[in-house]
Amino acid sequence: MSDLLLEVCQVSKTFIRGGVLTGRRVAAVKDVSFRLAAGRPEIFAIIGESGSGKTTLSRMILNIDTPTSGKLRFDGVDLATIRTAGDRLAFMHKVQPIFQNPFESFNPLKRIDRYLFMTHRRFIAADGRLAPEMAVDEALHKVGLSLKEVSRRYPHELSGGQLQRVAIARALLANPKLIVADEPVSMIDASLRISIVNLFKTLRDDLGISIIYVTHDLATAYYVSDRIIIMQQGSVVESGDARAVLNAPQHPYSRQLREAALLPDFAAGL
Ligand SMILES: Nc1ncnc2c1ncn2[C@@H]1O[C@H](COP(=O)(O)OP(=O)(O)OP(=O)(O)O)[C@@H](O)[C@H]1O
Repeated sequence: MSDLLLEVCQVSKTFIRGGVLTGRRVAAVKDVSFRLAAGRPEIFAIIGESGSGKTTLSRMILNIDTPTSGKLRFDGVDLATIRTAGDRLAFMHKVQPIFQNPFESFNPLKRIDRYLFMTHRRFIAADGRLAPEMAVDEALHKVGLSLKEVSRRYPHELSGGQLQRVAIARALLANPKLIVADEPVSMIDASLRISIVNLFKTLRDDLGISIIYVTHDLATAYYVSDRIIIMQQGSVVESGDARAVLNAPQHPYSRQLREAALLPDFAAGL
C-alpha cells in the first residue's frame, strides 16, 4: 500500500472544440498538482466558478477522462495502466462518484431497492459477510435512511435530498476509500444541503473515507472542508487549509470569490 491515497501530478487537459484542423484548443485544466495522504481521511474541496475546470479535474480523478499530460495515481497505481474490466472494477471499489443531479443518477423506471441490490451484487466481493438485504439496509442506515423507507419506491417518489442520500448509500456499498462528489448539493433544497454536507463529515470521521468535494459554494466548502484548492481558468490560484485560505485569501480571484460570497448564504454557513 502507498503512503499516498491520491497523487495528482502536473495534470493538464486540453479539449479541441470544433474540427480537428479548424478547432480551437480549450485548456480546461492546467498543470494541477495535489496529494491526499493514505490513512488520513479528509474533505478536500475543489472550488471555482463555472468553467474553471473543476468537473474536468474530477472526471480525471474518477478515471472517466484521461489527462493530456501529467499523471494521476491512486493507492500507488497509475490510472493510465487501468485497462481491463477487472482493473476498472477494482478501481471503482475504491473510488466512487456522487454527481450533481441525483435524479439523473438513477434510472427513473427502476425501483430504488432493485438498484441497490444490483450494486451490491456488483461489489459483493467488497463485503461478502452480509446478506444483500442486510448490506443494503446497513448502507442506507449510514446515510440516515432504511431499506424499509425506500423499498418498492421509484426515484421520483423521493425528494432530491433523500435521493442524494441513496446515491451516497449506493457508493458506500462498494466500500470506497475515496468519494468524488461533484456539486452534490447544488440541486438540493437549501434547507437540506447542510445535512448532506454533515453526512460527508460523518463518512470521514466514522468510516475513514476521504472526500473530494467539488463546488462553487464557498459557504459549504468553508463549513466542511479540511483543505481546499481554488481554481481559475483551469489553474490552481490558491491552496491550503480551508479556513486559513478562506479567512484571508491572498490571490485577487480568491478575494473576489469571497467578497461575492459574503451574502446571507455565506454568513449562514459560518
Ligand atoms: N468535452 C469537452 N469538450 C470541449 N470543451 C470542454 C469539454 N468539457 C469541458 N470543456 C471546457 O473546459 C472548461 C472547463 O469546464 P469544466 O466543466 O471542467 O468546468 P467547471 O468548473 O466544472 O464548470 P461547471 O461548474 O459549469 O461545470 C470549460 O471552458 C468547458 O467549456
